[in-house]
Amino acid sequence: MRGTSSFLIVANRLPVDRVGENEWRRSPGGLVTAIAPVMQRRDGAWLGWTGAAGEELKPFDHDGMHLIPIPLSQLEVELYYEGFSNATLWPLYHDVVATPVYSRVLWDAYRAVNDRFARAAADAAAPGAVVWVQDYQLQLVPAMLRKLRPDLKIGFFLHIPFPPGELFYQLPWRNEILEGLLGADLVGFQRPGGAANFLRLCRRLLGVQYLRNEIQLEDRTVRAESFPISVDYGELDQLVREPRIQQRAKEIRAELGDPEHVLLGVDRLDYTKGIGQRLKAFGELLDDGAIKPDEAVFVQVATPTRERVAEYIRLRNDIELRVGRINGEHGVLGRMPISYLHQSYAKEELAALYLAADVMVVTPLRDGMNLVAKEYVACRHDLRGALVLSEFAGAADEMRQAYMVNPYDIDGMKRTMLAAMRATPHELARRMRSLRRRVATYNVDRWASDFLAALESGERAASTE
Ligand SMILES: O=P(O)(O)OC[C@H]1O[C@H](O[C@H]2O[C@H](CO)[C@@H](O)[C@H](O)[C@H]2O)[C@H](O)[C@@H](O)[C@@H]1O
Ligand SMILES: O=c1ccn([C@@H]2O[C@H](COP(=O)(O)OP(=O)(O)O)[C@@H](O)[C@H]2O)c(=O)[nH]1
Repeated sequence: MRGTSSFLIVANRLPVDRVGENEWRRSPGGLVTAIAPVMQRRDGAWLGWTGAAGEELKPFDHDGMHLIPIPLSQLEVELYYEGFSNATLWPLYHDVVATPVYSRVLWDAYRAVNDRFARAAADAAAPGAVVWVQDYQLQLVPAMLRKLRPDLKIGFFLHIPFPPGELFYQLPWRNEILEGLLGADLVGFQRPGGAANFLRLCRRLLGVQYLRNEIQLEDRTVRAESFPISVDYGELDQLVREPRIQQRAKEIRAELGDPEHVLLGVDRLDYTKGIGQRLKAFGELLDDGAIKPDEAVFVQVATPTRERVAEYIRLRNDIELRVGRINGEHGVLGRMPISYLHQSYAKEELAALYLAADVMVVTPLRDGMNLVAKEYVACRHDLRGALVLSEFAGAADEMRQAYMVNPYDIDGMKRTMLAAMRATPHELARRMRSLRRRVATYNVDRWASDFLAALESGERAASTE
C-alpha cells in the first residue's frame, strides 16, 4: 500500500505540545521553529512522537500541518530517547563534554524505534515522494526507508555537530550509523566541518570513495553538504516593532530595577550550553568589583529539558547552587544580581526579553547552530545590544562581528563581557548592522529551500554557489 503525501518530514518530535485534552500548541525548540513555516507552505505531513509515553493517537491536523503521531512506550522513551539519543549520541557528538553511555540494550531500542519511524514513513509517502528525515535520533531511518521504498527521494539533516574520527571511533555501532545515513540521497550538516568528518569516516570505516562532496555507491550517489540553519528573520523583525512588545521590554527593565546593564542567557538547561561558565564569569566580575551589584542584572532563562537523564539532573543542581551562591553573596533585599528562570517562554515574551537585553550571552561548549544568537540579532532593529558568542557554536561561522569568546577561558569571557557592556553606541551599531545583514539574507526559508532544491534537483541551489 502507498500513502498520499508527496512531502514528508520525519522527526523525533511532532511540532506541537499538548495544552488540553485535545488541544495543541506549536512547540518551542530549534527544529520546530525552523521547519514549521516551511511545512505550512507545502502540502505534506509530519511524522513524530507527541512527547508523551504510551500515547496512541490517530493522525490529525493542526496549524495547517498534517501530523502523524508515532507512539513510544515508557520503556522506549527511557531506552531510545533518554538513553541512546540523549545519553549516548548527544554527549558523543558534542565533544564528549559529558561521558557517553554505551549499552547494547539502548542500541537495540534505538534500532527498533528507527524501524518503526521508517515503516510509518513508507506507509505515508506517495510514489516518488520527497522525505526529509531530521536529526540524530533517526540516523538509521534513511537506509531502512530506502530498503522499503527505493522510489523515494530521501534527505537527512543533522542539527547537531558531526564529530571527528577521534571521538566517533568510540561508538560500538559506528559502521551501522554511517550505513544508516548513506541511505539518503543528500546528508546535510550545519557546518562544512561536519560534512568533511562524515565523508572521511565513510572512507575510513566503510571503504567507500568520495570525490569532493560525493560518495559513489554501487548504484547511486550520496552527497554531503553544509546548510546552516537560521530563523524567521522577517517575523521576528516585525514582532519587535509592535508597541506591545516594546512596552513589555520597558516593563521587564523596570521589573529588574532599571539597571544600567541587562545581560541575558536563553538556553535549554543543557550541559552543552556553557551556562555554568558564563555565570562563573559574571560572578567573578562581581567579586572583583569590576561591576557593582546595582549596576547589572543577569537574566538566565533555563528551559527544563530531558529532566530524567542523570547528567541533566546533576547540571540543574550545579547551576542552582551557583546561582544561589552568587545571589547570596551579592544580592540585597529585594534585588538579586541573577534572575534565574527555570521555565519556558512563548516567542512574544522572548522577543521582549531580547529587546530588553543590552548584552546577549551565548556561550555553548559545543552547539550545532544556536538559534537564540540569530533570534537576538533579528530582534535588534534599533542596532543596539551586543552579542557575546562562543567560538564553539555553529553560528560562529557566520557571525564574526559578534563579541567572540572561548567559554573555557573564564578570564577571556570576563574581559569580553565587560567590553560588550562598555561599547559605544557607534561600535554596537556597526557590529549589529553587519550581523543583521547576514541573518536577514540567510534566513530559515533560505535554509530549507537550499536543502530541498539540492535534494530535488540533485544539485546545489544556484543562490548559494
Ligand atoms: O527534543 P528535545 O530533546 O527537547 O530537544 C530540543 C531540540 O534540541 C536540539 O536542537 C538542535 O537544533 C537546533 C536547530 O537546528 C540547533 O540550533 C541547535 O544547536 C541544536 O542543539 C536537537 O537537535 C533537536 O532534535 C531537539 O528537538
Ligand atoms: O523559553 C524558551 C526558550 C527557548 N525557546 C526557543 O528554543 C529555541 C532554541 O534553539 P537553539 O538552537 O538555540 O538551541 P536548542 O535548544 O535547539 O539546542 C529557540 O528558537 C528559542 O526561541 C523558546 O521558545 N522558549
